[in-house]
Amino acid sequence: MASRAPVLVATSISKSFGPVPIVSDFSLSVRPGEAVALTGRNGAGKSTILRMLIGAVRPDEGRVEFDGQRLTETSAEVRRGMASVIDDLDFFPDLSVVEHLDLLARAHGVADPEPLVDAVLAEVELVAQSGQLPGTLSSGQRRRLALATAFVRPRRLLVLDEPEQRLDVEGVAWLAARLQAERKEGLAVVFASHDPYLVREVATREVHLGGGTGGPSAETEETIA
Ligand SMILES: Nc1ncnc2c1ncn2[C@@H]1O[C@H](COP(=O)(O)OP(=O)(O)OP(=O)(O)O)[C@@H](O)[C@H]1O
Repeated sequence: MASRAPVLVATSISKSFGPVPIVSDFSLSVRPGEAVALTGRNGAGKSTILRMLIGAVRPDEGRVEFDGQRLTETSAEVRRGMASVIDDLDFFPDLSVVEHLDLLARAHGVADPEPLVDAVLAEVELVAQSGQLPGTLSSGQRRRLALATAFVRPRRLLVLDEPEQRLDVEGVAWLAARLQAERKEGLAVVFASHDPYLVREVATREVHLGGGTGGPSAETEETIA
């Protein structure tokens, strides 16, 4: 497993907002079957790093490669194998829960989405809400729908920002098991989290960002498994 080529490689990426350096010279390489947890205080730069990893924010310096190809804002094709849940998603107000998942699966080339969508709906416990519009879901149910969007599409890399947010205790336990399973199936996972349980259960490596409150991050890295 460890000999497999990295899926994602970030080399010396840096980002400042105005004069304030947020991420300085950050590097990360993630292989299939690895799960990397980014931890650290509020404002340490976790989300900024994740946004650079998925190509949503351009680093001031450095580069990000997915499957050996450089990510740019226009590299839709390169990003095809990466599923991310970073911000609260903007759902289509007129599409039901099941229609969202069906649409996403089809858009990503799943030929017969129904069995997959049904299975994911059951997993995230939204079967009873499958006909509801997103605006009528509880906040935790909306979070479950956002996570479900990552699981109905083909993927080799999962990038998640605080995926535990607003989930109940059972939901976090499900998420930990699901991410563990994804990793064991050979996906690469990168996630930011404030939940020590999720980090302990899922991560094979923890990268702790030492900054916060706007200061630059000096990271430390620990191999967990
Ligand atoms: N677009 C922006 N413009 C200006 N400052 C920004 C911008 N985006 C992020 N920042 C600043 O960068 C720093 C890092 O933010 P980021 O969201 O990456 O932190 P985080 O580690 O994910 O924090 P949290 O744990 O609170 O989610 C913060 O000080 C934030 O205010």
